[in-house]
Amino acid sequence: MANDAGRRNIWIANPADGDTGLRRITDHTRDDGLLLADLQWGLGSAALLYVAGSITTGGRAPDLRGDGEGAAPAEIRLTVIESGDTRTIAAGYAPLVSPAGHSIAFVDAQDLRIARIDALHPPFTACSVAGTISGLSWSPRGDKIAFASAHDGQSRIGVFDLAERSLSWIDNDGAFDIAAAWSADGAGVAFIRLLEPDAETYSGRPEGLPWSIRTAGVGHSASRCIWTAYTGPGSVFRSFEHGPALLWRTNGTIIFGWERTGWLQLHSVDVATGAVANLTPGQGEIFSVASCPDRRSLLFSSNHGNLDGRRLWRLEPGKGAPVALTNADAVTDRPVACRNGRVFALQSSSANPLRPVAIDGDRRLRCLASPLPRWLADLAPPEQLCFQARDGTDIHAQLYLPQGADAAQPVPAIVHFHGGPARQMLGAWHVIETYHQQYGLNQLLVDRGFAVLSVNYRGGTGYGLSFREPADFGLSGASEYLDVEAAAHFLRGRAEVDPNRVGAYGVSYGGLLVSLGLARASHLYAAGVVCAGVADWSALFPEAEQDSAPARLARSASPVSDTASWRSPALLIHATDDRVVPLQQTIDLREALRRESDAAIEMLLIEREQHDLQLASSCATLFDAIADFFERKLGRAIEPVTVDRRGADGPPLSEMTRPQNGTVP
Ligand SMILES: CSCC[C@H](NC=O)C(=O)N[C@@H](CO)C(=O)O
Repeated sequence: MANDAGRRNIWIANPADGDTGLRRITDHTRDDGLLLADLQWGLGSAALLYVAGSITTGGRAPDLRGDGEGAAPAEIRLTVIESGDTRTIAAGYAPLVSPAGHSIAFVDAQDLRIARIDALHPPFTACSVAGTISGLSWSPRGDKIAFASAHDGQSRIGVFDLAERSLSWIDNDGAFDIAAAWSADGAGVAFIRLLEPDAETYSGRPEGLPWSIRTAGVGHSASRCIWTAYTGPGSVFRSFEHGPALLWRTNGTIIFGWERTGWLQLHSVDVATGAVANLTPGQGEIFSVASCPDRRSLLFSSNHGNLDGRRLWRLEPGKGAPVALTNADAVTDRPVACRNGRVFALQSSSANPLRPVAIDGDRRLRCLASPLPRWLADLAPPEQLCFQARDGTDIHAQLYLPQGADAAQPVPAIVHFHGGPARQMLGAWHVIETYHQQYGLNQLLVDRGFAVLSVNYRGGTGYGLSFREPADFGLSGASEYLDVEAAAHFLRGRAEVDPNRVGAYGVSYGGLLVSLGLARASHLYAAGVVCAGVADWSALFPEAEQDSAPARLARSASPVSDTASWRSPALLIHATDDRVVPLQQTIDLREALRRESDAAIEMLLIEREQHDLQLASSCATLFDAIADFFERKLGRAIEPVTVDRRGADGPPLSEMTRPQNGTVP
């Protein structure tokens, strides 16, 4: 799937189709926010199945273009490759093609649905459940489907029998059971049991009630525990960024990810004996996992050997160490294995955007995408570096310098903070669309003459458990502010950078960090752009708990508690239909600044857009607004800001500039 200026389409790479072997098989010609997902082969390899549209699960569909049509609700489509004919199979999402390839199981609200791909029979509802359905898994013979249903703070594993048209449940004892996986012979189901919900806490959770792996015989509601995590590191379950949580192998072992060593690494447990082995020891963590069709070997991406990279490996447990399929200098991720042993993946570099590659049995790698425009080769190559926060934490970052930047001509600089926070920016185009966009924006800013420092602050992935789950983090104390401070000090120490012209921008969790920097250290940050940022963590607490100690701590860790010392100009941006970080966060921040600060604040509302911008035109608005703001605020030498926390009477607040396509709240 490729997004070309908002036109998302499906392409097929087939060397028989001519030199590039690329053919577009869908015909979406508008920047209309139509999302595509869950691409799978169907009818052998004669057709492709995918989800088109937005999953709204009961809410209203986004109305991105304001034409009242609303974004298309998610539906499952089938496109015949030869003819390009496309038909809608049914409304729904999360399709999974059966092992024989003629049926799909999928979800529609709280229904598990089944459809024949050859449309010989209309779709039918296998069962309706009270909970949210996830993790569909076909039995190897395609006669049963296992899934998780989460409801009322619990989750349990259901097994639907297609022949009997009956649904049975595996006892969950009030726990949170997820990630069903079948044995190779279809006689058993394995699953993960959590003793507390797998929810993002935004406060660091280095350990908890130990999770476990259990198995149940088909037709039996009882299950048995085959492995339990130790207390301490690894006691909290951590999923991979991409791929199944459990892989039950033909040799009677189950492969899973565990952080016992402080790194998310592949382990195997023997179902019969409970014996456990670490398959990927050493410094590094796993990001994507994919099973090979033989159900013996598997593919994975990790940053072993280069914590700031992504490499592809093949592993056959019991047959020696993992074999590297790609080299360390490119970024390769999201592997897929084919029956003929060929491997496909996505690869990018600092110049080349994400593209599909084929890796043959002899590890020869071929790019499957069209040749790229030559100007991409001129993009600024990153300098991968590390600096320390004042508590001694090592912070990895990429520094991009514009041509000509040197001590004789120091340039303005911008710090970029990613979102998540459990993410990792790399010195290349990113595999996640939001960060692919932000990498592009960083290169645009370098092209406009700014140095850019993209910071992998604590709370992010790639650098181990203790880095991702630090003490006093987020709403429990904002320890990540130490990295905000350190980033500015690092840049101010670089001869190529003008220390009085350091700015920052960030989206979502990254927006929170920018606000912390501007509120607490306007003497370090001369300007900032806060996009869809959190401003007041205490809003996450119900009214009745607003005076509780945790809520008070959350508020003290929030930017709104330090707006009196916010001096530097800022641009606040928010999508008006943001369903992840409410627009109210930015409105409340604006009000607090209006009351307590004399900083010049501008606002831009991006009408009808979502948290992660879906229209290319919205991205262009965002990019232009950010680049324009920094050129206006940092493009010229400015006097340094003194640290004055008394909130001196300053000039009247600048009027909010009329946003390009938004309204002033
Ligand atoms: C309460 S902060 C929420 C931030 C949000 N996290 C998860 O959805 C976030 O950063 N979202 C994107 C960035 O747009 C992400 O990377 O997950």
